[in-house]
Amino acid sequence: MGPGRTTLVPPPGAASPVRHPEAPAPGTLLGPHYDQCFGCGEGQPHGLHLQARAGEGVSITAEFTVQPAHQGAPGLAHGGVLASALDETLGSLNWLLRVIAVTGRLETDFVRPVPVGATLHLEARCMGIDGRKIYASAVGRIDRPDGPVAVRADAVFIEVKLDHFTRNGRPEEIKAAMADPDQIKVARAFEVNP
Ligand SMILES: CCCCC/C=C\C/C=C\C/C=C\C/C=C\CCCC(=O)SCCNC(=O)CCNC(=O)[C@H](O)C(C)(C)COP(=O)(O)OP(=O)(O)OC[C@H]1O[C@@H](n2cnc3c(N)ncnc32)[C@H](O)[C@@H]1OP(=O)(O)O
Repeated sequence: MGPGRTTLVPPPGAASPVRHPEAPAPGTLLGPHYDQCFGCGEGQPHGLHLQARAGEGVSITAEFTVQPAHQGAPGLAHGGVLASALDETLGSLNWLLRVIAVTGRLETDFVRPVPVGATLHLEARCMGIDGRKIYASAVGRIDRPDGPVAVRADAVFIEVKLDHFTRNGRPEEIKAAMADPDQIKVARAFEVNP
């Protein structure tokens, strides 16, 4: 049993998630965490351009409209793209916890096919925290916040420091990111202020 087989349910004794006192107010559009991000980057022509908003407590809502570039079968979204949209929405919980965490494990249920042109209304919630492990779940509904459920996911994110990116990313993109004042602002927001 490696870490990949870890349960996706918070263990007994996991802490309840706490919204950071400086988290963006409910309803705030979060904006991209990285301009070139496949999930949310505005400068990423191949991306999902997913827009996430802070919800109540430690929750996020997000929308993503399936484009022709996202097809798996004729007129239908690719499952990996839908998993990406769930991953991005879950990852956006970072903003409310003010913790940097990367996806360790993501399990997706595909419940209904999602046509091109449909807007997926996503909602993610943090379910518990155990040390560096952040447990979270998400759901995506078709065309309306109360529309039919198309996808669900359960995930474990693992807390990392900022140097996870600077140590592992390709140097040219890291250099460009560190020269971008907007990116520095995002990184600052996540610096640990004890
Ligand atoms: C200058 C540029 C700055 C740019 C960024 C700035 C700020 C960004 C901040 C926020 C962003 C906001 C929103 C983000 C939105 C969406 C992002 C989408 C998210 C992604 O798309 S992100 C990409 C995919 N993701 C990866 O690329 C991870 C690759 N991977 C690794 O980098 C390592 O694998 C790592 C770090 C995960 C762990 O490595 P490690 O050595 O640090 O930790 P270790 O192994 O000690 O585990 C510690 C405890 O976690 C448990 N654990 C470990 N791995 C597990 C697993 N897979 N499943 C379940 N549990 C697991 C262990 O069981 C142990 O648990 P226990 O403590 O109980 O024993």
